[in-house]
Amino acid sequence: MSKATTADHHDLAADDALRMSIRRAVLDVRARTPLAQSFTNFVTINLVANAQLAAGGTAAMSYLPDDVIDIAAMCGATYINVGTLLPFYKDALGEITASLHEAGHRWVLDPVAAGLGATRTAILKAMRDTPPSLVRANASEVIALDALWGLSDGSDVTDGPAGVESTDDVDTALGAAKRVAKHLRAGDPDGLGAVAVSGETDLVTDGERVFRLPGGDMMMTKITGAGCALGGVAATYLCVAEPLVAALAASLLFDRAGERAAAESHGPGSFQTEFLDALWAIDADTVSTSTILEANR
Ligand SMILES: Nc1ncnc2c1ncn2[C@@H]1O[C@H](COP(=O)(O)OP(=O)(O)O)[C@@H](O)[C@H]1O
Ligand SMILES: Cc1ncsc1CCOP(=O)(O)O
Ligand SMILES: [Mg+2]
Repeated sequence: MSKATTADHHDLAADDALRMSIRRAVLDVRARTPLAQSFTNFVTINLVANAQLAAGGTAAMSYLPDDVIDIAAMCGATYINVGTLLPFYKDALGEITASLHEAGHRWVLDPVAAGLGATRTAILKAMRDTPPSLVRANASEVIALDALWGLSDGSDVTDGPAGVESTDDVDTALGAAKRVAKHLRAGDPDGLGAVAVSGETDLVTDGERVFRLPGGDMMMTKITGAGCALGGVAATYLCVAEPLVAALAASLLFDRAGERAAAESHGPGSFQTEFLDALWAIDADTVSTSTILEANR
């Protein structure tokens, strides 16, 4: 549980509109099989696609700007993940994100290893003024993105990037997450946006409201790609729901699936298999009745 006590939070009421929207999103994805395309790293690309299918969506993985831009015209959302970089990424991602933003096409960013290396920093900086509507990242990545986009007030103390894993806990990223979410909303066609910070207790915010989602399992950190796949599934939900709902639905689905997989598995190999089965099996009621602790305002 995060450092914030439950005295500072309330669990969303059973009939809260947000819970109903989360349930609707899970049902709609299972019913409509929406396409969210992905420009993502080649370490975890297969798990991203399989997680999107297990959640009820469908997948298309692409890298060439004209192909990504063409597909954007016929898919519900786009996922961009900067985990592995290739020489053409600088030009390709600048062209793609400018085109998506211009078209008002919602996209999700997973800024994997944000702050690590000059090339990744340049690529992420270039996204500042054509931002996504949803950022999914771990705490260190959110803090780094906040700083390299020039939003930070310098108050967040961080251990700095340490590769793809976080060295900061989620609560340390609260200020950064709220500032990034407000920045995303300023760039969204409908003024909507959200940041999903993953960790032992996930944090999701639209810049105003702050939600903490206890649960999941530490075994999710022992397979590569759980975070990447969470970003991909968030894009799947973004096809049918606004960014805050998509961020909550994906984070809650993953937490429930991680718990179920941990109970059924005996190591990372069987965990990943059980995790995909759980993403497939977990129903809308299980997701929407999860504990959702909202920070009192
Ligand atoms: N210690 C933990 N306990 C429970 N769930 C966790 C823990 N750490 C991460 N998770 C879950 O694992 C998934 C991946 O999160 P994370 O490992 O933070 O992403 P990344 O791989 O991008 O760093 C998320 O669904 C998150 O909620
Ligand atoms: C190991 C690695 N290296 C570049 S991308 C990647 C996968 C990161 O996946 P996740 O952020 O989901 O742990
Ligand atoms: Mg990651």
